[in-house]
Amino acid sequence: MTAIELDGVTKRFEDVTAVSDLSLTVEEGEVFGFLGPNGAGKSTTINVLLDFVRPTEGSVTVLGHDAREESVAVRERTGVLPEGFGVYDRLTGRAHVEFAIDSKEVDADPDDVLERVGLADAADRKAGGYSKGMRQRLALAMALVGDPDLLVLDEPSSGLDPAGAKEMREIVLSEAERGTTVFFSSHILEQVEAVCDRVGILRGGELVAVDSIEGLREATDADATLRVSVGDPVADEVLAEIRDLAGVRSVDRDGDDALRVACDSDAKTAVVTELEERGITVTDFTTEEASLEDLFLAYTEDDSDVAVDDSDGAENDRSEAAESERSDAADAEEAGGTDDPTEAGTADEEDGGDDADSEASAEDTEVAR
Ligand SMILES: Nc1ncnc2c1ncn2[C@@H]1O[C@H](COP(=O)(O)OP(=O)(O)OP(=O)(O)O)[C@@H](O)[C@H]1O
Repeated sequence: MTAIELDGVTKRFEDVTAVSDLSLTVEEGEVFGFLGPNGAGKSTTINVLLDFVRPTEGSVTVLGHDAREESVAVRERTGVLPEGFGVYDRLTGRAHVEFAIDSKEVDADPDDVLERVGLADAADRKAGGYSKGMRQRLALAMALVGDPDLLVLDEPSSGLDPAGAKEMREIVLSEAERGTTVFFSSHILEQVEAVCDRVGILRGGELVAVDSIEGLREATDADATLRVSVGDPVADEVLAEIRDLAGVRSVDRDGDDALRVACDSDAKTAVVTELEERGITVTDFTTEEASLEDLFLAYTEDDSDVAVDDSDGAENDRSEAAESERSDAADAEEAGGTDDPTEAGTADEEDGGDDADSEASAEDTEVAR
């Protein structure tokens, strides 16, 4: 069965298209990484899945439920680690998890959950004294309460040092081994590479690629970065000739005795032959696999920091609109919005209406969380 199905989803905020005609399927049990530069539309997509934001067009099914009509059922089976989660400094780790247990109205042992994220020994300490990594793991523990079938993690490793990021990765992997579907957004590329079965890359609100890391490598033909060791200095004009060969994308010196040539696989021989014909002794050459970073850039370069603007001068309008929504959200929070960032109940639309008010209310809750 599919865990997530987005079909033709578009989300416009006034004159900004945050997500455009997005169709995507994530299978049950998959660990799916959602990649994209800032402003690509990752959080908006996550918010659409959880019905915090209503799509302008398209349909969304999560765990077999319509995300909009059956959002309560979706949330009951989904654990969420929101971006920028903040702990309650004066509450212990255990109290946080107990809070999540009460909110979700499930029967769970807080110590078991804390054990799963490696916080059993810190259960009685106040979360205000936790490190950043511990706070993130505590947020994850709250998301894990009730053994959700789907985990949605928005930038789970943001701000963590390598050791913290590794811990997070290991927890995600062990949850995936239990059969949980994991959907997480990140721009920490290594994080995605280490844990994901497949990744989707968003750019300007559009999905530009969905594949395994291996598949992406093959599709971009980015696996042929050739490092050529040379016995003689290479003159600028020879470099220019190499650069002009068919299938060669770039040539750079790597110190005095080597070149790095980004090229299609079948151009490698031509590069070496050309160098030898120019009297350069090739002492060695190796092909380096493209890093995920190279792949990411191959799909997203030339991207700007904002989503697609639908009108001239829209960026200012967008900023103002976002600002205004954010202050609305702050008002909503003051007026008694949910305190539990993992508890999605207040975004629920009792009447299921799609009028402007209910849409604004759902979005306010999204920003407020
Ligand atoms: N409530 C809102 N009102 C107006 N514009 C919004 C709102 N939410 C998002 N946007 C715009 O939609 C676009 C996509 O934003 P989104 O937060 O989904 O991107 P992202 O990929 O999650 O970025 P980041 O990695 O920086 O979190 C951006 O241009 C953003 O400014």
